[in-house]
Amino acid sequence: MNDHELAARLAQLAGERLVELRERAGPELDPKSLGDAADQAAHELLVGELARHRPQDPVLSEHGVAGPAREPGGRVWIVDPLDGTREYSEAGRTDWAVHVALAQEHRIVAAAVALPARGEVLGTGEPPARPSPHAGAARIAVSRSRPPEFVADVAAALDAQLVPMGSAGAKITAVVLGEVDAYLHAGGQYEWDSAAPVGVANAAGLHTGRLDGGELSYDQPDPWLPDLLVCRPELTDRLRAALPAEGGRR
Ligand SMILES: Nc1ncnc2c1ncn2[C@@H]1O[C@H](COP(=O)(O)O)[C@@H](OP(=O)(O)O)[C@H]1O
Repeated sequence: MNDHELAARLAQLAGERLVELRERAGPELDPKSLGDAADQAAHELLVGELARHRPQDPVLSEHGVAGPAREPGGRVWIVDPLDGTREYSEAGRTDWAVHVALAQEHRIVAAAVALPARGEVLGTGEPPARPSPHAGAARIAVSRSRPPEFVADVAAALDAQLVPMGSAGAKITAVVLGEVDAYLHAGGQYEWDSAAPVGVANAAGLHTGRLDGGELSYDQPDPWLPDLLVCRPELTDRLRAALPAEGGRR
C-alpha cells in the first residue's frame, strides 16, 4: 500500500469502528462518554495500524506524539480519529469525520477523510474532481457551535447563505463535494482538525489558506492554527476582500 492507499484504508477502518460503537451504545451512555470512548478507540486503531505499516513515522494527534520523535520537516502522520465529536454523539447526524494525513516538509502529501455516516472516503489517491460552478447565492459553511461573528458580515457582503455544520472535516469535504462553496474559520483550531481535509481539498483543486492569504503550514512545534479559508478558487478574492482587518475577526 502506498501512502495514499494507507491513509484511505485507515480512515475507512476507523470510520467503521466508530459506526459500530455508535450503533452498540446503549441509552445509558451519555453523549460525552460515548464521544470520548469512541475517540479513544479510533485513536488506538490508527496509532496501532500506523505503527504496523509505517513504524519509522511519528504520529501527531490531540493525544500527543506516538512512535519515533519528529524530525524538522520530516514525515509525520497527523490524525484526528473523531472530528465532530459532539455531532457523532447526536443520533442521525452525518457531520463527523475521521482524518488521516501525512505531512512532509510542512505540507500535506497524502490524506484521506472518511465520512462514515455517509459511507464515503475522500482521498488524495484518487482525488475528487473539482466541483462544477454553482449558480445562485454562494453558500458558506461555518461552525454550528461557535461561528465567528464576522462571517455574517462576509455573507451579507457577498449576498451569500451561511450553512452551519459540525466538524472541520465535514465542512471542508462539503466544499470538495460542491455542497457548499466555502468554509471560513477563525478563533483557532489545531493542525489535526484541518490537515487531512485540506490535503484532499488541495488535491481537488480548491483554494486553501490562511485568512491573510498565507499558506497553511503543518507539523509546526505549536500545532495551533489561528484561521482558515477553503473555497472554490474563483471565490477567493471576493471572500478575502470582504474580510474585516485582523483585529476585527472575532
Ligand atoms: N476555537 C477553537 N478552539 C479549539 N478547537 C476548535 C475551535 N473551534 C473549533 N475547534 C475544533 O475544530 C473541530 C470543528 O469544530 P466546529 O464543529 O465548531 O467547526 C472540532 O474538533 P473535535 O470535534 O475533534 O473536537 C473543534 O473542537
